[in-house]
Amino acid sequence: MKIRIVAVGKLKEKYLREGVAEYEKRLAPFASVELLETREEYMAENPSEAQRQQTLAKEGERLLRLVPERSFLIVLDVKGKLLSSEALAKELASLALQGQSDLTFLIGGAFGLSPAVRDRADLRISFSPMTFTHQMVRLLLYEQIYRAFKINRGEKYHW
Ligand SMILES: C[S@@+](CC[C@H](N)C(=O)[O-])C[C@H]1O[C@@H](n2cnc3c(N)ncnc32)[C@H](O)[C@@H]1O
Repeated sequence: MKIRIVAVGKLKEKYLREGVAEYEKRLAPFASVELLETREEYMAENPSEAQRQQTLAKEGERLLRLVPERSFLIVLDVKGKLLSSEALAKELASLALQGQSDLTFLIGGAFGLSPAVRDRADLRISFSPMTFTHQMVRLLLYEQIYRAFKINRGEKYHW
């Protein structure tokens, strides 16, 4: 299965870059994971609601351009469906069984997700009702994808 992660901006912290690099390496035998980064939109310091929505819409358009039409899109959303790691693993296995060979995960930017991104989503998932930085979510996502493969293969790792 081809897996793509679409996200805003480059990882700024070294510890996050190292974490992601480690999980990319671990995932390599199971799946090809492509990371596509868009540039971060500038947001005024105290934006009006209209400015915020406009910036989010622009960011959303840029992100969605990187998602092929045929790709099953899973959007990371604080207000999405709360899934256990086992449930995510099951979802990935079920998509593979259905012949869905292209999967995209999308992480919003610092200010969240545009309505267009939420509308395009085939599934919106939440890691927790708590909000994390979009940069941290990237590392969590790599780890959860890796965990899902280990669960589906019945291999040791998932305690
Ligand atoms: C700083 S958060 C945006 C917060 C914004 N107030 C919102 O509610 O969308 C940046 C991005 O990280 C991801 N994110 C943050 N916390 C998350 C969580 N608990 N579960 C899933 N995704 C999360 C989402 O993609 C979100 O758009």
